[in-house]
Amino acid sequence: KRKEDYKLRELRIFLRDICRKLASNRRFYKFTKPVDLEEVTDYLDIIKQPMDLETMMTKVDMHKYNCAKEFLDDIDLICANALEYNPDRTSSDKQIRHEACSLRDHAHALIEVEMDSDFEIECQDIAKRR
Ligand SMILES: COC(=O)[C@H](Cc1ccco1)c1ccncc1
Repeated sequence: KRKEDYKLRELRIFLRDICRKLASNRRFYKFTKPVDLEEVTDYLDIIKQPMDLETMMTKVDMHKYNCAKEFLDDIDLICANALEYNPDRTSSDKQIRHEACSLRDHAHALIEVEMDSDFEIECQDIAKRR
């Protein structure tokens, strides 16, 4: 195990905790599991890269994230997908767009507060080399 492998293990522990906090917030329950493609039959016609918090937890475990920015890129994808698939001025579309923006802002704020900025810079340097 190289020194940087210990840093990435610390990153995974940190990201699992962030993911758990977001997934346990009832405001974000629509984003906790993949959109049901049997229920929403046109979803993949519109959304080319589905994403959700359970999938992100699996990606943490599979060492898919080498820095917090890569994790936040998937959070931003969850939000962008919700805005794209639910664009109408109906109250239900407005509600999920508000929840998506709230998820995005909460995730960025949580990481900003809880993550040491030097640690993220070290992780981004590892990410570049891989
Ligand atoms: C991230 O979740 C979504 O984009 C689905 C799309 C969807 C439309 C119909 C069933 O599901 C959603 C779920 C609940 N309320 C609004 C939209």
